[in-house]
Amino acid sequence: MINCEFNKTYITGKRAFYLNIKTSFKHKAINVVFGPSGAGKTSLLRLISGLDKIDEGIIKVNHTYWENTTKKKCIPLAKRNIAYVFQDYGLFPNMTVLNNLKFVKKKLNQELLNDVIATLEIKHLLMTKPTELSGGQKQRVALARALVQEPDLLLLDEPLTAIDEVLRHKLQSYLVALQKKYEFTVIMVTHSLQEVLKLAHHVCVMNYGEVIDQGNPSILLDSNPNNILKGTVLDLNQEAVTVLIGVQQILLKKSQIKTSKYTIGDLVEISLL
Ligand SMILES: Nc1ncnc2c1ncn2[C@@H]1O[C@H](COP(=O)(O)OP(=O)(O)OP(=O)(O)O)[C@@H](O)[C@H]1O
Repeated sequence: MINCEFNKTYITGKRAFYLNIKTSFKHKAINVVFGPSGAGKTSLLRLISGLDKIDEGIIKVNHTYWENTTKKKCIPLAKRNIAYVFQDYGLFPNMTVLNNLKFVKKKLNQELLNDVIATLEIKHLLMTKPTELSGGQKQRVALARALVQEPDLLLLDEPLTAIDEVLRHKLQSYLVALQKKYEFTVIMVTHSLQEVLKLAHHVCVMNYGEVIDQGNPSILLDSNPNNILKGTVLDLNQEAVTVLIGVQQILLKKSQIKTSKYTIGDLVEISLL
């Protein structure tokens, strides 16, 4: 179990963004953080990883405090055994793909390495350097490198976005299978409702710097007044409205739009019921 209970304020110029987090994630499970753009999902991952520091509160992983501001306790990033797949991949540019994979750990689990190479379909790329790869290929290599590290915690920030739809569906299934076989604890950020429903054992719904709901992914479909998200109207006709939530276009019934008056381009409140 990973418990997070903390505050953080980010200041950019005259604007402040407040994160007020109270949530928990499941051990040896795929946890998904879902919510619209700007909700604070990436910031939450950065704070859990230790890349950014919380202002006040705790981050507790199983029975160990990674951070506890009252006890002035902070386990440094290097000692957290985390693998983090960033939106910009973070691969070493002058190493081959194979060396990128081998560099992360002294004693690689050969079975896992072979499994990951086959699963993510990167065998033909092993002698290539990251600069020669497409965005989707880089994303697969970054994911492979994170998996072979056998981290206690795997943090994935939209790891499948640059990958085309057919391969994305395949990789989603592979990720589920690999997680089940090797029992990783994953916290993954996504904009995609489809991804939550396909992958998540546990979901945290974020909006405006807070976790507004959490639990089994079915909460996104249940009758729950907290499941109000914001999105931009892209198109509308007499029965349906197409709304952009994050990068995900969703076709909704008019009854799911909770804002009374709106037109194309407006930000509206949406119920996912
Ligand atoms: N280091 C920082 N300094 C200043 N502001 C920051 C910093 N990191 C994040 N923020 C602010 O936090 C807010 C939330 O950003 P964040 O990237 O966490 O959202 P997100 O939900 O991941 O969005 P997206 O889905 O678009 O990636 C933004 O308004 C951003 O300006």
